[in-house]
Amino acid sequence: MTELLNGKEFAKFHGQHLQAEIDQLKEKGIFPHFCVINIGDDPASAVYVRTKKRKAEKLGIQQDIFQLPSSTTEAEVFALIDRLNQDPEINGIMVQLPMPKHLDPEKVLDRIDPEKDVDGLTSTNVGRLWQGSHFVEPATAAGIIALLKHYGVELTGKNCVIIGRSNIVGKPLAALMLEENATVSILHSKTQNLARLTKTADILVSAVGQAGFVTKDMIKPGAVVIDVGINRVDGKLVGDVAFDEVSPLVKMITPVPGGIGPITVEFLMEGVIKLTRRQYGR
Ligand SMILES: Nc1nc2c(c(=O)[nH]1)N[C@@H](CN(C=O)c1ccc(C(=O)N[C@@H](CCC(=O)O)C(=O)O)cc1)CN2
Repeated sequence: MTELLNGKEFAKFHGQHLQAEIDQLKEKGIFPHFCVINIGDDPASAVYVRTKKRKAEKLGIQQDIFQLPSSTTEAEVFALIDRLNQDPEINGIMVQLPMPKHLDPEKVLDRIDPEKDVDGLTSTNVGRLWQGSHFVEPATAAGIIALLKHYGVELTGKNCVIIGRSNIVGKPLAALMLEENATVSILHSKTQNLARLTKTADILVSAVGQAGFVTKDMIKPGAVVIDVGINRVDGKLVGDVAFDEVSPLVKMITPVPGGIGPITVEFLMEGVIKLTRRQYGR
């Protein structure tokens, strides 16, 4: 029987721990406060920023959203980030991705003070991640590891195959899976004969952004499948995995919606708490 890895439920469960941590901080007079910078008018980003706002409000985390026009220059974003970096009231900063094409995401993200980098995407924090000395991790990757542990999926010695080499999901997830003693492969658009490799996966993660990309002929029976894709097809949200044909073959699988998306928001909030605690030495 296939088990559904329910991200919504897990986020709710994890949220209780987060709430307890926030309450403890508040008792000590510490009120976590973070900022989201959203540049441009990407419709999906607008949804995600609203989701974060709702989640932060529910947990009692203070949040400011800076909505900037698509014409925003690099100098203007830098000026805003510099101001937030210097503001002692602000514990965390994140810039919503994707950003308009004329901006270089690596340069913009790197302007954030690593101590306030909720996404863990500054070059300093990426270096720390690969060295094993990290204190904040990209939320989707951290959430996937926590979800697997929550459902009792052992990573030590397992073959983990990740499709997608993005800085935000594929690469950090590979680092965290390695830390859990898994054997990790990252596949991408230039990988030859993808199915030959995906069929070796005990744990298969797809972060491609293409509906129906992972089909039943790419699966090792009994695998655990994590679908990070969020694609809109005829007004419906679907993942990368052809769910109906893949799910009967596997041991566990995440749904879309209600899988990795809600966990990402949850772990962004955890990032804010981790940074706040660190800043106050708690
Ligand atoms: N700076 C960042 N930018 C982006 C990140 C990130 O972690 N940091 N991740 C994604 C967007 N994202 C959060 O920012 C996010 C993605 C998905 C969801 C979510 O709840 N999805 C729901 C469906 C919601 C819908 O589209 O209707 C689900 O999967 O069930 C929330 C946040 C890219 N950018």
